[in-house]
Amino acid sequence: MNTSASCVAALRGVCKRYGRVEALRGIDLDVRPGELLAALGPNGAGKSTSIALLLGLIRPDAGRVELFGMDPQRIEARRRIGVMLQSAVLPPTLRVRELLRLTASYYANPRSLADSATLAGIEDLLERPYGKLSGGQQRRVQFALALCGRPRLLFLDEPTVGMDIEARQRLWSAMRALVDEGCAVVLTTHYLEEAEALADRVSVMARGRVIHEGTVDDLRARVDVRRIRCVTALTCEQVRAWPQVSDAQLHEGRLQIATVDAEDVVRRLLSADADLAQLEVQRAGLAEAFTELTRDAEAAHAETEREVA
Ligand SMILES: Nc1ncnc2c1ncn2[C@@H]1O[C@H](COP(=O)(O)OP(=O)(O)OP(=O)(O)O)[C@@H](O)[C@H]1O
Repeated sequence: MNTSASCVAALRGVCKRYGRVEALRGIDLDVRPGELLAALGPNGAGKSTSIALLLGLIRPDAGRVELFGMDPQRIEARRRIGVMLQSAVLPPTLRVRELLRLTASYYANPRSLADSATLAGIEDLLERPYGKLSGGQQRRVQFALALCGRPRLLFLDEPTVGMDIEARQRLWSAMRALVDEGCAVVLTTHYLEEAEALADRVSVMARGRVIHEGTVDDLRARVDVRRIRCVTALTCEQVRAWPQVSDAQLHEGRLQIATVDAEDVVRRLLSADADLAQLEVQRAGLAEAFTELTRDAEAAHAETEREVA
């Protein structure tokens, strides 16, 4: 039964346990046609479990999982997806060209080999045995394999880990090109600048729950944090101890401070260091918003644990 006609994939009230670990505690997630949805969250939040459910690799303990309105184990649903997981094991002796040909042969209307290679930036790797490639090159080949079947929905689980800056930028533009063609993408990443640059929507998970869902701007607006940068003789530890400061880090010789009360912190900085220089105040990026949200979720969780105990 198709209860989510406007979604290409959906989780509805899904719970999943691994023994005593409650990996998902009633998750709802929609993936809409042609959108790039970034699933974000700290380690162990439940992102990979959600993807494994949508791929039909594991079954939920409760709730419903749909892929194109069907059970994700149905072959008609699986033929419409492309997948790049964190742990891909491929035959090391096959050449990249052979791997691409073989994978494309599973699909009714695959891309040409040349198109797939160009999109993934692997034109110069086609004759190389897969096992002899570097980690970053293997990731690019895995991306080519994921997109070669012209999927309507692409799952990319931390796709740019181990890639150099140029390869990462190239993969970003390939993702944009696929979304422009109407392909929906579910992206999990710990690189928040990646989500900031690419995502139409983000779903932030923590401890098996969705704690925020919306556009990148919605997420930024949820937290009233601003970022202050300056060159100062004050140390991170000193500034971090101030009550209005939620974080302070030294980055390339400049102190970076996150705070909800920028004016007050600036006044305090100027009075504490007469030689303070290169002062800048900016609104929060996704990284600060994410840190605040997940910190709140952790605090709420710790509170619940205390009440139960
Ligand atoms: N096969 C498994 N057996 C036991 N526990 C598991 C298994 N897979 C995941 N878990 C646990 O379920 C929870 C959610 O894990 P999951 O891999 O979905 O998180 P994640 O958000 O993808 O994390 P990461 O960012 O580290 O990849 C974690 O507590 C994890 O230890």
